Parts: sequence; structure tokens; C-alpha cells
Amino acid sequence: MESPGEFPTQKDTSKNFSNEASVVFVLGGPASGKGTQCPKIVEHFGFTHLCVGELLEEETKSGSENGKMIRNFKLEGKIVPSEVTVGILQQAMQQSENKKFIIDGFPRNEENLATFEKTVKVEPEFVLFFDCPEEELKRRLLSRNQGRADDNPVTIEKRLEVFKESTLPIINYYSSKGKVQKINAQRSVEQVFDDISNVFSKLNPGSRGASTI
Ligand SMILES: Nc1ncnc2c1ncn2[C@@H]1O[C@H](COP(=O)(O)OP(=O)(O)OP(=O)(O)O)[C@@H](O)[C@H]1O
Ligand SMILES: O=c1ccn([C@@H]2O[C@H](COP(=O)(O)O)[C@@H](O)[C@H]2O)c(=O)[nH]1
Ligand SMILES: [Mg+2]
Repeated sequence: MESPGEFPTQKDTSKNFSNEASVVFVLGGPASGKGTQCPKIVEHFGFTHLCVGELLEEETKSGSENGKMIRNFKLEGKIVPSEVTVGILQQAMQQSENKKFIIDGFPRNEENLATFEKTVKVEPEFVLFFDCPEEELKRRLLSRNQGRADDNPVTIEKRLEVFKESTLPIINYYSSKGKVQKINAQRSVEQVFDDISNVFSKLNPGSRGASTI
């Protein structure tokens, strides 16, 4: 167990966030297109994109003990402990002027969700779910070619397993609450964004104030 000093400060932000932050979670299998579509949502709908995988990647460059641990977890396709991830995410939310967030690739499992609910205390307006067949995900992962250490055949298999075992239940949980907006992600980038635009135009997230837990 690392010293508490290793973690970013986790202030109780319930007062800050409960009345002003608006959150949309963006979930889907690895390479389903989340990182391709989120900048378009930023451009057209004024959200701030927080890609949790990238925030964790930045931490690996800090040279901290947490950074080393995160690098190993990512290489093994495992989900980083929630207190670390939520600490980093919460810090990014606090530092942002904009309080409308699309949170990409989180929550990945029950522990992530429970820690976010307990700490950040913001209920997502909805979950944008990129639905894509596994064969297409594998094809995209093997041809992404962006230098990601976790885009190798062994880690890809692990990430796909973790998605099915740990993240699909989170999507099903929000689905049972009527909060999932499912997008067919196996179409062109433009067609996928057309559907996303329809969802954001219809639901207009961020317009009614925050949803608190
Ligand atoms: N609609 C699409 N059709 C075909 N290829 C796509 C589409 N959307 C994205 N891609 C390609 O698939 C690959 C993965 O996309 P992207 O990085 O956006 O996925 P991701 O969901 O963010 O993945 P990860 O969870 O691994 O970060 C990239 O090479 C991207 O160019
Ligand atoms: O909430 C999260 C998000 C990501 N991770 C780790 O990062 C990699 C890559 O994430 P992408 O969203 O696919 O870019 C993922 O495999 C996990 O190891 C995490 O632990 N928790
Ligand atoms: Mg991504």
C-alpha cells in the first residue's frame, strides 16, 4: 500500500459539483470509437472531454510509484484501483472551468462506480454506449497503429475479456435505470456522429443543472 501522499488530493467536492457539474459517461469496447467521436462532441456541444485512459497515461510519465503501478495495470489490460483513478479524475474536474464533462472509458467496473458515487456525487445524465461487434473491435485494435503499448495481441484479448466481465454489467445497470443511449458504432465515423448528435440534441445534457446522488 502506498502512502496517501501518492494520491492526488481527494477533497470533498460534493458542494462544488452537486449544483453545477453535468456528466455523460462514454462507454464501449476497446477501439469502439470513443476517442474518435468525443472531440466532435466537444466541438459541437461544448463539453470538456476527460479520457480517463489518457489521464492515467499522463500519470505514468510523472515517475511516481502510482505511475509505475498504472503502467503495469495497463499493460496487463487490468482496471487500475478506483481510489487512484477517481482521485485523478476528480482533480481534472476541479481544475476545469467548464463543468460539462464527457467522461470517456469510465466507470469500468462496480468499484469505479461506487467510488465515483461516494466521492464526486454526480449522477450521469446518461451513458453513451458504443455498441460494436468483437470482430470489428479486434480488426480496429490490430490496425490502430498509434504506438499504444496495450495494442498488442495478448493485451487486446485481456482488455476484451475485462470489458465483457466488468464493464458490460455497468452498462446493463444503467440500462435498467433507463439511462443508456446505444449507438451502432460499426458504421462510418460520420454516420456514428449523426446518431450521437441526435441524442445530444434531443436530451440536451447540461441544460437543466446537475443531477446529484
Ligand atoms: N466508425 C469507425 N469506423 C472505422 N474505424 C473507426 C471508426 N471509429 C474509429 N475508428 C478507428 O478505430 C480505431 C480505434 O478508435 P478510437 O481510438 O476512437 O477507439 P476508442 O474507443 O477510444 O478505443 P480505446 O478504448 O482503446 O481507447 C482508430 O484507429 C480509429 O481511427
Ligand atoms: O477508468 C479507467 C480507464 C482506463 N483504465 C486503464 O487504461 C487502459 C486504457 O483505457 P482506454 O479507455 O481503453 O484508453 C485500460 O485498459 C485500463 O488498463 C483504467 O484502469 N480505468
Ligand atoms: Mg480511447
